[in-house]
Amino acid sequence: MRAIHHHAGPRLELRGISKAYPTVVANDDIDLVVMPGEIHAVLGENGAGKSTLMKMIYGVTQPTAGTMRWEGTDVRVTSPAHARSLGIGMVFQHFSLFDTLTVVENVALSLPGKPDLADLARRISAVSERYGLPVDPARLAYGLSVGERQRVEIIRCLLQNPKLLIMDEPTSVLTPQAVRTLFTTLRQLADEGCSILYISHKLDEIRELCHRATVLRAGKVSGGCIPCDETPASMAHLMIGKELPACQRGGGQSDGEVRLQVTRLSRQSADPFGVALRDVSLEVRAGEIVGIAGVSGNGQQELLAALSGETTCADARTVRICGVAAGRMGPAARRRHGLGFVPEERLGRGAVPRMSLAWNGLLTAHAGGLLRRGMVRLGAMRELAQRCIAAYHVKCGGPDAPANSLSGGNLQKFIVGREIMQQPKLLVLAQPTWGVDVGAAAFIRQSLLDLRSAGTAILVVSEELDELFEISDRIAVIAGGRLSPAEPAQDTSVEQVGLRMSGMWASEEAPALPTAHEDCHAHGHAHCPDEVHHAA
Ligand SMILES: Nc1ncnc2c1ncn2[C@@H]1O[C@H](COP(=O)(O)OP(=O)(O)OP(=O)(O)O)[C@@H](O)[C@H]1O
Repeated sequence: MRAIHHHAGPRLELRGISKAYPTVVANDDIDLVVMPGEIHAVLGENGAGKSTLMKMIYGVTQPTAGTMRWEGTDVRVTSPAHARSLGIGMVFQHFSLFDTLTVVENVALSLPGKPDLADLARRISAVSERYGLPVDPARLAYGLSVGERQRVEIIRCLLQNPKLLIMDEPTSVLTPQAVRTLFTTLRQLADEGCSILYISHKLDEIRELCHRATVLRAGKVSGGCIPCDETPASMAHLMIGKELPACQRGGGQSDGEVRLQVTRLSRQSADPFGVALRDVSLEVRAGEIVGIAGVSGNGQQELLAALSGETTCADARTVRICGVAAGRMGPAARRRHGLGFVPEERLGRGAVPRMSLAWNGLLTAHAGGLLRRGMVRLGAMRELAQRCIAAYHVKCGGPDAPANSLSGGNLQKFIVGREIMQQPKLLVLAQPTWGVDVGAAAFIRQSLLDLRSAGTAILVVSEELDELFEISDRIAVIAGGRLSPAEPAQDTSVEQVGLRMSGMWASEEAPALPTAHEDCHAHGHAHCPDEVHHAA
């Protein structure tokens, strides 16, 4: 247990903080006071200015006006290292790990001096165990899933014994059980005197965890509240200024044609520490949404790569897209056969950071008439980006804005919107509303429901159980590289699925792995037409 020296006044005081970017005033005259031991939420729609404010407190960027007091003294935080020396730690929404380094090497980079790696690995394991954040210090960051990366970031902060911990959407990829553990951790830290600034779009979590909340709208403080006196609906109202629309499910179809068929997919992960997929079979039909729940790092990355075409299968028939044996096709060929795909990582895989939105739209929409005789139709390209920006209320500087100038949630809205608007026959999405505010998340979920009612087959891989239950017709669980059968959503419960996510199903009910020999014969593959040649 650690003790924090108590300064009687506020730990942090911001007065009149502003930040102007060339096209937008991201923060406008913001006042904020955080007391020792206080868990303070910052709420607001995508693009309201939350991350910008946090980045200034952490010294990533400097305000264009205003003052910051730290434990009663005026400071200008000039860099993250400076912030850390004051006792400020931050867990980012976009992670900042170096792929070619191990977990322990990555953590060492943010610590002063040259820590002994073996000793540091032991400290990481201790924190990881104490706070229920499993991660292997010896692994390369390259192979870590999004959830695992987030755990590393949290551990990295906790190792520095911060007096103020900034958490930018820390629970977006954690299981309900892991969220419980994290909250216990955060309450314990607060009891020890640590202040916490907590950004989240999950209003029920804010209600449960935070002592006070400040609401931002369009860069300004628009109000504040005591979360436990509010309901999620009243907080949503504070944030967006109106009521949230209720979701219209409409009817799913259970007898549409099979648009995605995965047959006994087994494969080693390309990453030596990754999760091997073991005998995964799955069907998604036209007019239904199938949800795959699971704790990040249980084979989702490997499954998504096998579906998108980023990795290929030895046997083309292992993955069928709209009836075509697509297992050996690359991503572009699969798109031509009707696949739409939203990857887990927004920047890097979902979008090229420095490219404009218009050009980013072209990357996956080129089948939809944007190319003519090998030439890009620039007008059509901008028009598609413009329609997507309008339909999904993407706050940005227009089609020519570079992807990396958008707030996290707005970029996500653009990437998901782009895929939905192309009305693919089959749409595979990872974490469709990650980092998206409640209003926009409701809109994306409704768009997915409408798309499925119009006949698209949809597969959603997500760790958000509530969301999966809201939109899925059937739900499967992935654990340890195995996939459970997909059950009708109404026949199962959040609790059951949560238990299976923590591996109950994998250890207790899974059948033994078939041998390669059985694999070939079990489904009479010899009778399937071989479409490999068309794929090339
Ligand atoms: N480097 C930048 N250059 C130009 N504009 C930027 C830059 N960073 C942020 N912005 C703009 O500042 C505004 C606030 O963005 P910020 O990331 O702070 O929002 P946020 O409230 O954290 O949103 P989200 O919930 O989506 O993460 C947005 O309009 C965004 O486009």
